[in-house]
Order: sequence, then structure tokens, then C-alpha cells
Amino acid sequence: MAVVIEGLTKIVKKKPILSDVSLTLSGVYGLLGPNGAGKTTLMRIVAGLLEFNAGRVSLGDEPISTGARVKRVNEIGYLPQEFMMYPELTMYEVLEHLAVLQGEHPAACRSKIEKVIEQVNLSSHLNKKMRELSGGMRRRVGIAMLLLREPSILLFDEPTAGLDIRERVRFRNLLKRLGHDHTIVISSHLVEDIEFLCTKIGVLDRGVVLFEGSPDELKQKAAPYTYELDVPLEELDSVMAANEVVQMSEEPSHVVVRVLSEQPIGRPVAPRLMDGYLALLKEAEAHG
Ligand SMILES: Nc1ncnc2c1ncn2[C@@H]1O[C@H](COP(=O)(O)OP(=O)(O)OP(=O)(O)O)[C@@H](O)[C@H]1O
Repeated sequence: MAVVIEGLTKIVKKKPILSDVSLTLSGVYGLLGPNGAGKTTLMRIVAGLLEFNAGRVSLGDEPISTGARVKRVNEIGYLPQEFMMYPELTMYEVLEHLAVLQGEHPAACRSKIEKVIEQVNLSSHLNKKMRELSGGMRRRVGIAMLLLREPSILLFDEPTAGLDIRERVRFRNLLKRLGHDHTIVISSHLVEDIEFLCTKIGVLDRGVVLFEGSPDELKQKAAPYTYELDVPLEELDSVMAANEVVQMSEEPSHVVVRVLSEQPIGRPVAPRLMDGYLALLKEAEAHG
């Protein structure tokens, strides 16, 4: 099911945080944007945790006003950036507590809890206390908590931030798997996460939508501007000062520098998602 956002505006202390935002969140959707773009605000509104000033949020064909929050809360699971819950309880006890709060009988919920724990690959840690878990494991428990309610839409705010490389890969694979039978929205400023996971991308900047489309369409934003140069080490500083450098890789005799440039320079290369994203932000900056 898609979440359709139309003309959404959020104003805090007279400052527009989101301005006339229209997006259709479906499939595995990546919400990209620099710090302060409004990604968390948008997610919290969709999750029913924040009011908004104008616009409409719909689930499928059904408009959802802030007044009808309960329905949204049941269908949408939201995992915030960081959370810690009941540090002295075991993972099982936390999930049992939540299941009982949701109306399940303690004796009847064991198989349901075991199922969600298996879905997030934590079966061997069932009796560990929450405070003993790593950041990545805690986030996976967070997902298990959401799955208990069986929502069809899952929202993840910066899901891999602060995770080490192994946890990040494990977490990404889990999100990929969940994407087979859920609508997933992932907010991030890490293009590599979005590239690996998402089938559709929206880019926000300062509360405004800059782009919505496929990863390939975003890449094409940089198609006329992406070049690589072989730069001797001693010339690196001056090349960096004169160009918008996207990436560098060191070779034995020189550095390969990837740049975005309006003038032809070096050799043209096929753009990657990061190039498209940076070209889009650069264009928005140029237009104020
Ligand atoms: N309650 C609030 N009061 C004042 N300003 C706020 C409030 N909530 C958000 N903002 C401002 O709104 C803007 C968008 O914030 P938001 O956290 O949604 O951005 P973000 O894209 O998630 O950023 P990040 O990637 O840094 O998490 C920021 O400038 C932030 O300071």
C-alpha cells in the first residue's frame, strides 16, 4: 500500500519546516536529504506523531486526517533514530510486555514473539537484557516490536547510522527482506544505503521536494557533468580547490579524482547515484 502525501506544509515557530510537499511513498522508498532537510519531520507526520498545518496524507485511496490517527498508528510502524527501552528486561520480556499491552494473552503470545524474533535474526539472544545488546541488535528488537503489530508500512529514520560495517550489512539485508512484503520508507543521508535498498527515491532540501523518481533517473541528473581526472599527488590541492570533487581513489602514481563540472574536463564517466544526488543539491543551491 502506498502513502500519498499532497501539499503537506508544517510550520514551527513561524518557520516552514516542510513546504507544499507532495510525494508517493511506495515499494522500498528512500528519502534522501542533507541535515535539516525535514526528513524526520515528514516521517513523524506520516506515523501520526506530529500535527501539520496544511495538506493531506492518505493510505492507499483513503485520506487520513490527524483526527483519524489510530488507524494510521496500527498500519504504520515507525522506528526512530535511537531508542532504549526497559534496559533491565530481557528481549523476550520486552516483547511479551508489548504484546500484552496490545491485548494478547501472555500464554498465547510466545509463538508470535518467537516468529518476529526469528524474522530479525535474534533467536539466539532471546534472554539477553536490553542493555547488553549492541546498537544494531537494539534496532532489530525495535523492528521486532513493530512487526508484532503486523503493520503494512514500515518507516525507518536513519536506520544504519552509527552501526559498524557488519551490523550495517546485516541490517540492510534485513530491510531488503522486509521489503518483499511491506512498503518501506528509509530516511538517510547515506546514498550507499539508499542505492542498495531502494526502488524509488525522494529528495528533500530545506523542506522542499527537489526530486522524486527512480535511482536511474536520479543518476541521470549528473550525466552531463561527471568526469574523472588522473591527478599527480603534487597537483591534488589545486584540482580540489578548482573543482567540485565527489570522490577520490589512490593509484600508485596518481590519484583518480571524480568531479562534477559544467565544462568538459578529463574523461566523461557514467554517473553513480551519489553524483546525481550531489548534482541535484548543487543545482538547487545555484537557484537559491
Ligand atoms: N520542534 C521544532 N522546533 C524548532 N525547529 C524544529 C523542530 N523540529 C524540527 N525543527 C527544524 O526543522 C528542520 C528539519 O528538521 P528534521 O529533523 O526534520 O530534518 P532531518 O532532515 O531529519 O535532519 P537530520 O538528517 O539532521 O536528522 C531543522 O532545521 C530543525 O532544526
